[in-house]
Amino acid sequence: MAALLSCRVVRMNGSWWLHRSVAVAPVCSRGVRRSSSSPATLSAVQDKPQTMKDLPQVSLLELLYRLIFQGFHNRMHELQIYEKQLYGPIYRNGMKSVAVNTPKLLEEILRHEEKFPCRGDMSLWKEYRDMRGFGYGPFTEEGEEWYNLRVALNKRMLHPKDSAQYGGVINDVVVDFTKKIRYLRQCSPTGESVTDMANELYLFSLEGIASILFETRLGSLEKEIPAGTQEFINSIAQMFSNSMAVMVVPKWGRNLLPHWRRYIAGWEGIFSFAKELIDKKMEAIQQRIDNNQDVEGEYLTYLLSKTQMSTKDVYGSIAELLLAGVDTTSNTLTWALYQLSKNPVIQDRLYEEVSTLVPADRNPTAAEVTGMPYLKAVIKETLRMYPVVSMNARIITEKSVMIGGYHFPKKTPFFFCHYAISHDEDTFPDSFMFKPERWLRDGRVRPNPFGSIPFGFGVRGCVGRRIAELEMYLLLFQLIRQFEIKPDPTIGELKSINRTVLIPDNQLNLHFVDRHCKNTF
Ligand code: HEM
Repeated sequence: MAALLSCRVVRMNGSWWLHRSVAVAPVCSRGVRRSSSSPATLSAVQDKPQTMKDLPQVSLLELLYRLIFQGFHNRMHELQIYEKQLYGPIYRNGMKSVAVNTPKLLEEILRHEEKFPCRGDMSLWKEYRDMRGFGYGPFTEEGEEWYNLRVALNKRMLHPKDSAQYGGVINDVVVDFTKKIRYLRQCSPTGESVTDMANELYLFSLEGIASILFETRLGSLEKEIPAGTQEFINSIAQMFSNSMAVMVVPKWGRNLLPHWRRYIAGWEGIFSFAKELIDKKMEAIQQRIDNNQDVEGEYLTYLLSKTQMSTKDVYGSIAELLLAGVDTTSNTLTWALYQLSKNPVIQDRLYEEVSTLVPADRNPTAAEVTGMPYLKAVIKETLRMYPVVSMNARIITEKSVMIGGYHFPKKTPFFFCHYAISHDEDTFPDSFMFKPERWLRDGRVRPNPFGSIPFGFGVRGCVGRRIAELEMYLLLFQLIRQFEIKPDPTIGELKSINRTVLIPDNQLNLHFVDRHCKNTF
């Protein structure tokens, strides 16, 4: 209870906020409107049992006001902190869900995790698959079908030992990326600067995940990106950018506005790209079988030849893996480079580690990078400050639960405010400061593990986690070994905005000063 009443001033994004958990009017730079419903009081919290009705509640109108008039529509992650100040650690959020924003409450809910965890309604994604007869992937599937799918998809991907086998493939992509960075900086007026790093890292992530999933290179890091690859990139953007409108417009209005048509065209582009590559792989496998040759290969070959998955399910799953594996990894790398460029002392310490633990004349192995404590701490801290997936959800379907002293019936949707949780000042003092040291196992007290779970939790957690980590470690290793990375003085502070994942509100340009490492390929 003492924790619920804690109160102090914290600095956030340049403004001072009064950080209190219960029943307070916050002081902040945005002119807060008080909620019409009153937050939980101390006596109410003590009078048990309490139900959902006793929780502070945001009305739909208040939510819309905040999104539209207070400008939170693309800063939903900041809204989590704003509402935490208004309503405390647990409240009804105007979207029929119960929002929680402390590590302790998050842990309480996740301890009730079921055999087939449910994140919520994915009917909008399902609709396209149903229209075209494609199977559901890991995001869209539910229940026992989802479980069986994950059993197949997890193999060769989820375990660190499995992902280590992709070290060579990812290193090849990393080498091409560093070559491209060298080329781009040479073309720049100063001979050192590279503009729009987020775009370059997007192409890196796409090439990396595609080379694992399809066992082939797409050419995204070439000077001229192949037309099909560019169309695929555009299709992802089109699908995401029309999603919000499609969600709010009722079905009868779909033909009146252009969004539904564009949304479906986006999915068409994504699936036809994946389908073409999968079909090619199936032909190659068939040829080998016809010639009595062994069928060997990595991920896609394994799914097609060693599992019971039907072709339509492979289409569904590969398309979703591809989608999930690009924006997440690329944006995390963008934030990591941004923070390293602004924090030379941290960058020096990282350089010290990467330049001493692996001989300069060769690439690191997967085992070597995953054994580097500071490199791992840099990524962990990046994901804490910028959890690319800043919100998540669970519905406990089978039983009623007690959370934070409140009783909830089964099927209650819980909304996880991961951004607010990983900026919880009790768990992460100076939470808006980049401090990789927090994560070192050097005798200091480690933060509550539920304070930052950027890859989610349990059996429904991120299937690509190990691959993503490996990609990020290998790329950061190589960039920091070869270059001192400095900020572009013309670019100011970058803030995060929410476009399904957390992205920078402005272009990131960086200077890459050559360290003249022996191994520049
Ligand atoms: C920095 C990189 C990444 C982050 C931070 C991230 C984060 C997440 C999170 C938070 C979830 C939800 C987990 C939950 O509900 O408990 C998730 C699910 C998922 N991720 Fe990732 N992810 C990343 C990279 C990737 C990559 C590279 C792939 C593909 C290889 C991938 C594939 C998936 C899939 C398929 C799911 C759905 C799993 C399911 O519902 O069973 N992710 N990810």
